[in-house]
Amino acid sequence: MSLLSCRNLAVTLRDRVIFEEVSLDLAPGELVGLIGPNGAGKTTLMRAILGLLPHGGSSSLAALSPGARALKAAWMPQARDIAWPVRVEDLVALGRLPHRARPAQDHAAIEAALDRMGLQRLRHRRATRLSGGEQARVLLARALAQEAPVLLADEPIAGLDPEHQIATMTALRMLADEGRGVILSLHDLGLAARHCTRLILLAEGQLLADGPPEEVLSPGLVARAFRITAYRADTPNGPVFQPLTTL
Ligand SMILES: Nc1ncnc2c1ncn2[C@@H]1O[C@H](COP(=O)(O)OP(=O)(O)OP(=O)(O)O)[C@@H](O)[C@H]1O
Repeated sequence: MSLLSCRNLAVTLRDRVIFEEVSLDLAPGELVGLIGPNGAGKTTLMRAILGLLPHGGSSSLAALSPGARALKAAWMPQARDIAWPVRVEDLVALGRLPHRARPAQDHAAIEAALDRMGLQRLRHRRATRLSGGEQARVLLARALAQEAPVLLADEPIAGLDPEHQIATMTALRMLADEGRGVILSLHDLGLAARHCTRLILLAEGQLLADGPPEEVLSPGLVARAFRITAYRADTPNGPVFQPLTTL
């Protein structure tokens, strides 16, 4: 079963080809890390998958009506704008909008999202008065409350402290283990290696690699895409990947 299917996706912005011929599927149980250097097109690819910008090729999500898409996929964008001083719990509750008010399920989903992101202590605070990292966790909780089978998150762990980076990756992996499909972009290759079930490497305007983390983070691909060397090891505590030097 596929939760999402894209064929030959291509995006051109201001006459510049950002990427082309990107085909991918997402299955239940997958936590897919979308990696690539700055400007590779990770945000653009996720927006194209969601049908949020003009593209060539096809995406099964983009083909849905807005209402059907909101039930199928949740989206946490990179920009963390919180416009109004609403309470954390009210902002998280906005994730329930596509479900059109089913109070019992709404309550359970909001509580589960607050629990997963460790936000119970902050639930009555005004979201605009939280730190940047706290706001990121609130916005991810809003996406989790949507309880969609697919979650796309653009750099959800950027700016989080180490505890909350690990906790967030663990929560996303748990979502996948429960049968949802998650795609997140991230720059921390160490966390990508440890937590993701699969990595997609976007570079040079194409999908350069797609597979298990140990394959995608090979010395050759890492040198080609990121122009770095790295230390890799399998340890009793799981895989370790540490970028070392620039080339
Ligand atoms: N509206 C736009 N018009 C023209 N070019 C754009 C537009 N939006 C993005 N781009 C360009 O598209 C390319 C890909 O941008 P994108 O934000 O998708 O990259 P990214 O891989 O997410 O980068 P980062 O890791 O820095 O967040 C960049 O070169 C960017 O300058």
